Amino acid sequence: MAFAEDLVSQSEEVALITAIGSIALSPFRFHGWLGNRQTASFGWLYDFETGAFDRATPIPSAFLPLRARAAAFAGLAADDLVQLLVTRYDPGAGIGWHRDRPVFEHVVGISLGAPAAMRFRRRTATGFARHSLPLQPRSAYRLSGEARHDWEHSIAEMTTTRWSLTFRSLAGDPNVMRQNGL
Ligand SMILES: O=C(O)CCC(=O)C(=O)O
Ligand SMILES: [Fe+2]
Repeated sequence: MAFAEDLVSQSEEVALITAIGSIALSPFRFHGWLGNRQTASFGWLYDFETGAFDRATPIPSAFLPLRARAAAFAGLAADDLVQLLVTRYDPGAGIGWHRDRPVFEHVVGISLGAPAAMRFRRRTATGFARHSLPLQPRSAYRLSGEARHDWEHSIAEMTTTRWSLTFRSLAGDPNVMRQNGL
């Protein structure tokens, strides 16, 4: 787990939120359950409803300079970050406990608009070990190692609107992963 405060300047933050405003976001769906958060996937789409994994609309150019910086922060090539998930959490929206899908490897998230707490938990013999890490607007985090693969994370229901841009790399050859139904 690594953090970069102020990966985004205040004027870029405004521009990015404006760019997100021009994207058609839809309520996140999971097996018929409608989440409160609104999302759009670019580059690749993992459909939580069907388990299908496929190419999606290319990442809009408005987000490419940020992708280059996110990749540099994570020690990756910009082209490695082939997926972008755009999320808006309105008041009352959060994200429940999960680990990101194994089709993805590196995860770099950028927070916009409002601070949030990213909570982590991992099962122990007696219950759960827990941590909570603050995510400041304009900061970036990278999930790697144990935080990425062993710990679950979640974000509590927001009281003010927050946006996040999550860039991900693929864990392997997409054709092979699709055949294996990952
Ligand atoms: O909003 C965030 O920064 C986290 C989102 C997240 O955990 C996910 O989409 O997998
Ligand atoms: Fe996640």
